[in-house]
This record gives sequence, C-alpha cells and structure tokens, in this order.
Amino acid sequence: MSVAKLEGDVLAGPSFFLQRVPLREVALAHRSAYAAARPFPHVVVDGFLGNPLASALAAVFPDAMHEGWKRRDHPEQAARLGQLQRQAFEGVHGSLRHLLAEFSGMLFLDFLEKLTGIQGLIPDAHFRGAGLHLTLRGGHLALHTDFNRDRFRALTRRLSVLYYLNPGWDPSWGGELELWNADVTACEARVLPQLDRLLVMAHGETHWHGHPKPLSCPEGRGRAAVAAYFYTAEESPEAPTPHSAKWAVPSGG
Ligand SMILES: O=C(O)CCC(=O)C(=O)O
Ligand SMILES: [Fe+2]
Repeated sequence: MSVAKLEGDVLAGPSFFLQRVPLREVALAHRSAYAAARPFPHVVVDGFLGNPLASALAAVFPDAMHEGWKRRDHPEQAARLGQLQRQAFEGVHGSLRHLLAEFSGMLFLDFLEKLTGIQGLIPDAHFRGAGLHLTLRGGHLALHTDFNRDRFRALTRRLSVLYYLNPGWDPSWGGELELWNADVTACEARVLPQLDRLLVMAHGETHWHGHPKPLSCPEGRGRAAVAAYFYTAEESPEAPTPHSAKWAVPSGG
C-alpha cells in the first residue's frame, strides 16, 4: 500500500520555492523597523511573494463551502473558519500546502531569525491554532494576546506570521488588524489584510491585537489569512551536556 496520493505530474513538483538571497535582503531592509515598531515589535512586508503567485494562491484558497472548516461563533471570535489541520489540510490545493511547508522550512526560519534577532526558532508542523483562517462577513476577532506555550513540546511562543490573500480588499470592508498598547488605551498601528502582505509580530503578554469590528465585506468574500506561529526552546537544567558524535571501536567480532 502506498501512503502517497499523486496529484498531477510526479516530476513537476511544487511550482515555487523561497529564495535565500532575496529573503536575506528583505530581512536586512526591515529589521530596524521591526525592532522599533510601536506598540510592539512587528513589521509589514508588501509584495512578499509577488503578484502572480499571490493571486494564484488567493484563487485556490478554500471558500466557505470547503468541508474541512471548523466554524467558531463566540463573543470573542465569530464567523471564523479554521482548523483544516485537523484533517492534515486534505483537499486544500497543493500550492497552499506547499506554502505552509515553505513557512516551516530552513529559509523562512533563517529569514525570521535575521529579521527579528531571535535565534533557534522552531516552526510547528501541526499548525496548532494557525494554518488557514477565513473570516466571513459579520465576523470579528476580539482584541487578545496569543496563547504563550506549545504544551505538547514545552516550547515558548515567540512570533506570529500572517500572510494575507485578499485581492482587491476594500478598506471600507474593515478587517484591519489593530495593534493596541499595553494598557489597551490606544490603537497604535493598523494593518489591512491586503493581498501578498506579510506581517511578522512578536509574541508578548501585553501585545494586544485583533480586528474587533464586524467585517462588512460582500457575501461570498472573506478575510483570508495564512498563519504560522514560531517558538523557541528554553535551556533546561535536566538537559544532557552537549557532545559531538562518539565513535565506537568494536573489539572482537
Ligand atoms: O488574522 C489576523 O490578522 C490575526 C490573527 C491572529 O491574531 C492570530 O493568528 O493570532
Ligand atoms: Fe492573535
């Protein structure tokens, strides 16, 4: 029994890959803005993948009819679809699944480390809480700070990455991510969820953010975002002392 499902030409493979040199340039160009940003470290990178690729990804983003979505309707978050990872993104177009893999890969981690100065970032292969999000007309996400630990792997949350896939998003539809100050008295930055916009923001206990007003996009449109969260491990007193490989010298045999 094969555990792989073939979709299209076996040798064609994924149609895009992140590139080391441009990623490094983008990281260097934005790292001082990231560190200085108010109300907490964050940065917006526009035109991240380029319009042809971003438009193609937006066109295959699962719509509200996709059967794997789990819908949330609570006071804190309403008309929000997510959790496709519960079925391992089955039925999601290969290009989006590949994008998630690229966001978990070596080059993107190196990019984030250079951008933010955080060393040893760890992606989440299970995309807990992250993955694909689609918020429908009338939906919202109240101001919040994010969960802070990956309890399964004893990791500390450090960064959230959002990549927006909304062609022709009209600002009058709302959906700006609002970033508020630590005592929640002022919104100090707003980020529209525009096509091909990457947002990287630092996790923190007072890093309040959300899009709290109901979306007024037309029926049939939604606010589409690809989310990926990144972690670091802490030194533990029980951790073994590091050593390089030890080589066996067999005797006899
Ligand atoms: O969709 C967004 O812009 C933000 C989502 C968010 O707050 C999160 O993923 O933690
Ligand atoms: Fe959040």
